[in-house]
Amino acid sequence: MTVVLCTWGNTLEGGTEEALTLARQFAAANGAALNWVVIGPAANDAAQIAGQYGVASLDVISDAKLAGFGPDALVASLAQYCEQIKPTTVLFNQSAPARLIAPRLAGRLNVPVVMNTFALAQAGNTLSVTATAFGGDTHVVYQLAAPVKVISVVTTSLVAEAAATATTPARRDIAVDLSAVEERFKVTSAPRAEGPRLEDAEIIVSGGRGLASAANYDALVKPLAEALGGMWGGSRAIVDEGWIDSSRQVGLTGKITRPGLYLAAGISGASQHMAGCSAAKTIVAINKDKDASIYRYARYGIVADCLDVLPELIKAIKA
Ligand SMILES: Cc1cc2nc3c(=O)[nH]c(=O)nc-3n(C[C@H](O)[C@H](O)[C@H](O)COP(=O)(O)OP(=O)(O)OC[C@H]3O[C@@H](n4cnc5c(N)ncnc54)[C@H](O)[C@@H]3O)c2cc1C
Repeated sequence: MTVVLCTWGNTLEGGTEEALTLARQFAAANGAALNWVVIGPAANDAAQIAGQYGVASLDVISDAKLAGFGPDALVASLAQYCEQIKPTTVLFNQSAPARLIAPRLAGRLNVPVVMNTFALAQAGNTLSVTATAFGGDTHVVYQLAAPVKVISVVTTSLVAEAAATATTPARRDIAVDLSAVEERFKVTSAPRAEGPRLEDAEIIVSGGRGLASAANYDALVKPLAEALGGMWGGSRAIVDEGWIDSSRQVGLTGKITRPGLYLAAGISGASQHMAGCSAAKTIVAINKDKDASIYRYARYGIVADCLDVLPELIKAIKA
């Protein structure tokens, strides 16, 4: 049995260490080796932490066709890697691109795939995979008997934990042939991605429909985020209203964040929103409805009108 975590990019995505932790614990419980296949410059960052997380082999794929991390080249590389190494469990840290690549890799390998996974247990030949379903409203356990499975892991509820004993991973360069691969779809307008990423922010001030207007959002959420040295984000409801760009959306179909502080103003706390922020160390909620779902997650809550509270917070922080 071989367990492999698949990663690519210029740097490591948030949640990588949590995914490595789950991969190592699963591999160790089954007496299996943990391989980490990394495509692109992120291999340098991976080399820094692979030993701490008990990786046995750091497998690096480089090819000029992988420079833009196009999905066709990524899927082809990973499929060729799987043909060479023959892993039994192929894991992904469920970033937005992984949502695209994991199912396509499973299709290419003709094996089952489970997305939104947060726990794995092997019993005999059966792998039990626990995943969220219906946008995080419930859990489902899949029992897979196939010899090879692709599993995409949501890391928000996982905690990174280095191995008790560090390893010295072997580094292998894996050759792939991408000469026949042409990206079938070219991105002609990429979403704006200048500056720091919401996924990496230590402080996020987020607004929801409770702010009542884009003007209130601009006047209250953005200045508070700036005063705190953080970033501003929001719920899908206000992205749909056109108040903010979709690159700022937090949640299941937006950004998965894990800040130290997440301040949610006028946000109800729907499970699809919380999927993107429940890993925050501290959630502070401002909602005028004392029964709002957000209070199930918040460490501190202010049951009040956010249009009254936010100006006071801005004043206090500036002072
Ligand atoms: C498949 C799917 C995927 C989804 N993905 C996402 C996602 O990625 N991210 C996301 O956010 N949502 C997502 N949603 C939508 C999600 O279900 C909610 O509809 C959305 O999060 C609600 O946004 P909201 O909390 O801003 O608005 P509302 O649900 O309208 O809540 C507004 C809140 O503000 C409070 N409020 C009103 N006025 C004030 C005031 N003056 N002061 C203080 N509080 C006030 C209200 O009490 C209420 O709790 C998804 C839904 C589906 C079905």
